Amino acid sequence: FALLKNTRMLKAVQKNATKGDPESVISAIDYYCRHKEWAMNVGDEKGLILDSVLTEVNPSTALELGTYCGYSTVRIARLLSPGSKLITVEFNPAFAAVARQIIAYAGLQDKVTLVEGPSGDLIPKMKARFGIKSFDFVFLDHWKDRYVPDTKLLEDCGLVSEGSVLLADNVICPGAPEYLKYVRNSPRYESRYYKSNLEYTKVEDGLEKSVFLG
Ligand SMILES: O=C(NC/C=C/[C@H]1O[C@@H](n2cnc(C(F)(F)F)c2)[C@H](O)[C@@H]1O)c1cc([N+](=O)[O-])cc(O)c1O
Ligand SMILES: [Mg+2]
Repeated sequence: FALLKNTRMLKAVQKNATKGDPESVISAIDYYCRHKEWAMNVGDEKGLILDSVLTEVNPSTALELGTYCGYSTVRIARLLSPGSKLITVEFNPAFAAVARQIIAYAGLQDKVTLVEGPSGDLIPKMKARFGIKSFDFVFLDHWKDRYVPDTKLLEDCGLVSEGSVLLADNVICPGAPEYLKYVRNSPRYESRYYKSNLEYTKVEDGLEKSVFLG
């Protein structure tokens, strides 16, 4: 049952990682998921691509859809410049509870705001609630059938502006075919596919990076 798995993952972090050291939290989770129990973290291989895109964008405001246990939240937050903020959205309160503890264990709680609820309700409230002008970087890793509606919602709410970068996980496996069609056919995006592998496996997967042209 997924929640118990997340609790076992948290225990593995508390046992094997060093408090306040994000790198050790990342490797503790990767070790656990590779050798003990697979889990749907972006993982170490696609994680390196996430790191490189993040370093290139150097966002002052970032959004993550799909916190899960906080693995990619830690990967993103550890690379943010001082004063930059990451908002991460999680639908499942039990997953959110574990993620909060993993983010805190990494010592990154001051850079991260974890918001619980459905993206459809929360995205329209982002400007008012967090004083966000627009997001420089968005990591999509939640339910794959929500990638297109939530991208359209971000556009409609003025939460993406010229130069904003969307990075989507799992565009091949499990797959987000409608999303690929949307960003690749739209004149408002410059899209590029980064070929990789599904976390902790040899199955192909990849990340799609799409720059909003305004
Ligand atoms: O299904 C996958 N991911 C779905 C991820 C779902 C996660 O996103 C949360 N969420 C839902 N809505 C929101 C928001 F933000 F809208 F509120 C957040 C869900 O509660 C869950 O924690 C997946 C599956 C595989 N796989 O190999 O099967 C591999 C992967 O990397 C995956 O990401
Ligand atoms: Mg994923």
